[in-house]
Amino acid sequence: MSKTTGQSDLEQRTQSETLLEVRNLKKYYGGDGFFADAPVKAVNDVSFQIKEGETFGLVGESGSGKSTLGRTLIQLETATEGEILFDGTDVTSLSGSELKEWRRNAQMVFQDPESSLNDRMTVGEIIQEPLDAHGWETKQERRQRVVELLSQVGLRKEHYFRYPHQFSGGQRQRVGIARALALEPEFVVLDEPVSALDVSVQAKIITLLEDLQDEFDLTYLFIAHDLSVIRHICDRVAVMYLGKIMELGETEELYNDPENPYTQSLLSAIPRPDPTASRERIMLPGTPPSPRDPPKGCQFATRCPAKIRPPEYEHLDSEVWDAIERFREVIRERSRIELGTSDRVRRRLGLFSRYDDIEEAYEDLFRQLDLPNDVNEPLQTAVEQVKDGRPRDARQHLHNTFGSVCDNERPEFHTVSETGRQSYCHRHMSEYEDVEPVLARRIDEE
Ligand SMILES: Nc1ncnc2c1ncn2[C@@H]1O[C@H](COP(=O)(O)OP(=O)(O)OP(=O)(O)O)[C@@H](O)[C@H]1O
Repeated sequence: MSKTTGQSDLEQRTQSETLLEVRNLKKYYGGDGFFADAPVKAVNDVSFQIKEGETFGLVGESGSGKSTLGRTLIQLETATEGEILFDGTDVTSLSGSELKEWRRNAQMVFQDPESSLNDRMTVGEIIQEPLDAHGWETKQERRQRVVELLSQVGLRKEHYFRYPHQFSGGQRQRVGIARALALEPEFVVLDEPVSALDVSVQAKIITLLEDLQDEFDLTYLFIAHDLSVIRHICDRVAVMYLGKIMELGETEELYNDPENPYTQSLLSAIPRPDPTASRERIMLPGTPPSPRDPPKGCQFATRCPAKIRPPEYEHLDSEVWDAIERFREVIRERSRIELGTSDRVRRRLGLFSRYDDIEEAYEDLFRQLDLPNDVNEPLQTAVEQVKDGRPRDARQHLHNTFGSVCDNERPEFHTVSETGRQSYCHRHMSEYEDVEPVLARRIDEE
C-alpha cells in the first residue's frame, strides 16, 4: 500500500479501498431432506467490508461462527446464501480456473500447527506443495522460492529437510505461515493463529505477521476469542454472537466505549490491571441457544442484561426477571425434546415422565423469590401445560406474556459513533432507554 506523508497507518487504511465486500452471507449446515433436523445456522446473514491492507478482527465466544465465516470467505465452504464481492466479482459463484485463482489469492493459516501440517512431508515439501499444485514456474524456481519463504518467516535454509515433529509449536506456525504466503496472496484468513502457543511465542508470531503484512501489502482477517490479542493487532473488529455480527467498528474505540450490550458483557470479562477501575464485570446468565433454533428477534435476547421488557414488567426486580428468562430457557429446551415412545407410555400410565421435572425447575428458580400474581399465574399455567405434554404451548404462553420487541423483531444496525461504528440492538432506537443506564442500574442492584 502506498503511503502519504503525515498520515497514520490507520488513517490511510480508513481511506483505502474495499478489498472484500460481504453481503447478507449465510452458511447453514444440514437441514437437507424431508426428515432432517433444522439446519445449524452457523453464519446467519452478515454484511461487512474489509479494506485493503487492514487487519479486520472477528471475536466472539466459541461456536459463534467465526471459523465458518473465515472458511466461507476463502471458499473452503460453500455459502448457503449471499455474496462475497472481490473486485466486483462474486466469489461464491466462481468455478474452475477462476475459483482456483481465488484460492491462490486468498489463503488461510490454521489454529493448530500440530495437526494442520502433514508429518510425513518435510518442511520444504509442505511449503512447496501449493506451488506444485498451481504449477508455479519451474521446479528449480519453486525450490528457490521455498528457501526465500523460509527466511521470510524467520527459519533457515537447513530447515528444508526437517519434519514438523522436529519443530517447536512456534516454528510449526512459521511453516504454516510460509505455506500460506507461497503463492503471494492478497488476503489471508488467520484462524486463531496464536492461541495454541505459549504467550512468549505468541508475541513473536504476531510481530512476524505484522512485519509480513507491511512487506507484502497483505490484508488479514484475524479470528480469535482472545480479546487482548485482537485489540493488539486489529484495525477494526466485528463482534459475533450466534452467527450474527453484534457490533463492528474501529478497535480502540469499540474497546474503550462499547455500545452493544453483548460487547459490553464480553469486554467486562477482561481482567483489568487496575482493580478499582470503573467497569464492573457483567455476568451473562444461561447458555447460548442452539444455532438450530436461534431466537426469532435479537440473537442475544435470551441472555441480554439490557433486554427491553414489556411496560407492565419494567419495574420488576431484576432477580425475578432473570429467573423468568431462565425458566423460559428451560421450557424452550423441553419444547425441542420429542418424547420417545416409552416416555409417552409412562405419561399415559400416570408414571413419571421427562416433562415432570418442570415443577422442580420452577421450585429451584422461584422458591426464594416474592412473585407478584401477574408473574406467578402465567408461570403456573406454563408448568401445567408442560406437565400436560404441551411444552410448545407453554413456550408460546410465556412468549406472549413476557416477550418484547427483543424477542419478536430483528434489530437494525445503528450507527453509534462519528467513525461509523455499527451496533445491532433495539435500544439504540429513540423510544427506548439507552444501554448504559440500564446496565449501570443492574450492576447497582447486584
Ligand atoms: N461442518 C459442520 N457441520 C455442522 N455444524 C458445524 C460444522 N462446522 C461448524 N458447525 C457448527 O457451526 C457453529 C459455528 O461453529 P464455528 O466453528 O464456526 O464457531 P467458532 O466461533 O469459530 O467457534 P470456535 O472458536 O470454537 O471454533 C457451531 O454451532 C458449530 O457446531
